[in-house]
Parts: sequence; C-alpha cells; structure tokens
Amino acid sequence: MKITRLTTYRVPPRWMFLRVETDEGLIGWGEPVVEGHAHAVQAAVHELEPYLIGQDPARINDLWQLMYRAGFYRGGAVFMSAIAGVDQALWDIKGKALGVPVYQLLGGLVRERMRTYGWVGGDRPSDVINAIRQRVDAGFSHFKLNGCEEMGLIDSSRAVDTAVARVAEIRAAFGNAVEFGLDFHGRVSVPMAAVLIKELEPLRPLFIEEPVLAEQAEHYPKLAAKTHLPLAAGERMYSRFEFKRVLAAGGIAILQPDLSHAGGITECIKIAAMAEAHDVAIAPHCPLGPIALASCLHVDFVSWNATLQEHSMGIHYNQGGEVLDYVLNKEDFRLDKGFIAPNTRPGLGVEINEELVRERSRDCPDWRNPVWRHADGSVAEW
Ligand SMILES: O=C(O)[C@H](O)[C@@H](O)[C@@H](O)[C@H](O)CO
Ligand SMILES: [Mg+2]
Repeated sequence: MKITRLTTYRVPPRWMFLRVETDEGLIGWGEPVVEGHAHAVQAAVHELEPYLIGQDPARINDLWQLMYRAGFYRGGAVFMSAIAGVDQALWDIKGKALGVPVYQLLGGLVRERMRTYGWVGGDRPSDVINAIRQRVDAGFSHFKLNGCEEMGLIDSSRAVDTAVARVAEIRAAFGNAVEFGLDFHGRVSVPMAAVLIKELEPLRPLFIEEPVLAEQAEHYPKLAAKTHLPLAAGERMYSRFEFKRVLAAGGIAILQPDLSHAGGITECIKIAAMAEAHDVAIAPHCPLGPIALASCLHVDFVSWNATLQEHSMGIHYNQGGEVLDYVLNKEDFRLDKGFIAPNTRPGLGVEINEELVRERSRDCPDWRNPVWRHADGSVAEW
C-alpha cells in the first residue's frame, strides 16, 4: 500500500482535518492544528508531503522519525502538530487495514471505561454555578474552569480574593460532590502562582493546570514543594524531549500532552510510558475536535496511568461547530455520567461526514484567541 495524497480542511470552529489517501482506497483521518495557527500547520503538513507520498503507510515508526528528523529543524507547536495529524491518520489507516481499533494494535485495553471532564465558565469564569448544576443534573462530576482572569506579574490581594471567592462558591454550592481542575492558563506569574495556590488549598481543587507558563517549567518543582495540590501541565510541550526534563526535575503530578500538538499517538504513547516510570498520571489535553479526542482515547485505553480525559463538548470556544457535528457515528462518543467506553470500530473509530467537512471548509473563518491587555495597556496572558 502507498500514500497517494494529503488533503487538509480547515473547519469551524477552529480545527483542521487531514485526509490521507492510499492507492488501495483506504483513507485515514488526522487532526493537525494549533488553535489560532491553522494556516501555519496546514503549510507544515503539506511541507511533509515529499517524505510521505509513495511511502508505505504501515511504516508509522519510520515515517514518524523521517518527519521529525529529516528536515533538520524540529519541535515546536507547528511542526509537532503537523506530525501529530499525519501520525493519527497513519494509525487510522493501519487499524482499518487490519480491521481492528488502534488500541488493539497498542496492546489492548487496560480499562473498561475512561473518565472524562468538560469545561465550564469560559474565558472569564462567570456563572459557573449554573453551568456546573446543569452538568451535575446530567450525572457529571468532573469539570475544569479557568482559575482566574488576567493576573499582573505582581497583583493585588483583591485579584487573588476574587479568584478564590469564585472557587469557594463552587464548594459552597456542591461540597465535594464535584471535582474540578483550575486552569491558570499561563496567566499567572511565578510569584503570584505561589500566592494564589496557597489561598486555593482549602478549597481542594483536583489539580492546578499550567500554574506557570511552560517556559517557566524550572519553577514547577519549587511550586510543588510549597503545596500539596497536584500540579498539571503539558498542553504547550511538544515532544518527549520536552517532557523528559519536566519529569526529571519533578513537581508535575499530571502530564497533559495534546495528541494533536505533541507528535500524535506514536509520541504520546512514549510520553505516557515515561510518565508512568515517574508515578506521574497523564490526562491528555483536548479542547479540539473528534479525531483529536478519538486519538486521546486510544492512548487512554492502553495507558495504565491515564486518569482523566478532557473533551470539548460544550466548550466556550466551539462557536460555529461542535465536536460531533462532523461525526456520523455519534453514538460511539456517548458519555455515561462522564465515562466513555472504548470505540471498537477499526482504526481511530471516527466516521467522518466528508460532505459536511468539504462544505464547511469552503469559507472557514479564521479563529484567533482574544488579545488581552492589562489596565495599564500592557499585553496580558490570555
Ligand atoms: O486546557 C485547555 O483546554 C486549554 O488551556 C485551552 O483552554 C486552550 O488550549 C485553548 O484551546 C487555546 O486556544
Ligand atoms: Mg489548559
């Protein structure tokens, strides 16, 4: 079998799908995208074509190394997301060719169901109580919300108290019947993270995500030494070569590689194994579409240390498109009180509505995240 064509489709709300064709008629789908940079990733995917066209799609490991090493420059969000989408599509083809789901190719199930969580509260986490109540009434118990709005390098006790008060409302309304991660979203500086985490401790969030920006990763161990709250990070790290340093330094209890940013299934399986060796959990990051989510779940179902899976159903970013819009087999993504069962279809298990993908890709608006500024006019981390 040989790879014959790569076609990319930028689709609302902010995703990109990759369709890989073969000379035997088998099609594989991937989701290479960095939110807000779809055009860059689209170019990076098509730059990989000389390494892929005419190649045997079964040789996933060799093609992964070729895509990673042959172009001399490597790593980073754009290149690794391009590789991720191709990798996902190659696993999809392999599973379809052999008639088995990808998790079977990776050694089979380690669990019967996987716990997931969704977002509440939006960019500026307001009205989370009603959002959580709706989800609790539907049987869900695990969520994530932004831990704060923009935060100055050195900010005030009022800013800290506002963030803490919102979380206190959740505990007051639901007690410990719910679990939630607080995403600092890279908005919090190293000094303010220590202050904010300390004030949040009594409210016992399940984890603190991106307590500081990935470029401040050397501070993770120091922050972890000051708190008992589990720290989580990974959505802005793009290969096992980045994760190895974080694991060696310690401080992170939950790694969150993104299956569409960190090199795909081939790479994230390796990251999961490295994490397990350090007694670190994985909770793959996934604010994206169905192919990314399916890829996460195949890694979850074969990784003993996978604990939580993010999904983007109902996420505040999904204006103009929802996770299952492009999926024909919606029933395979049903959440039962937040848990999801393994998808037993061959490959990744996503039956793509190709006609809708082509239609929605024709005039797909560019999504960009908002640009925030502090009161003094300086750029704020979003
Ligand atoms: O944890 C999460 O889902 C992420 O922080 C998410 O909010 C961002 O990655 C967003 O997708 C960037 O455009
Ligand atoms: Mg996050």
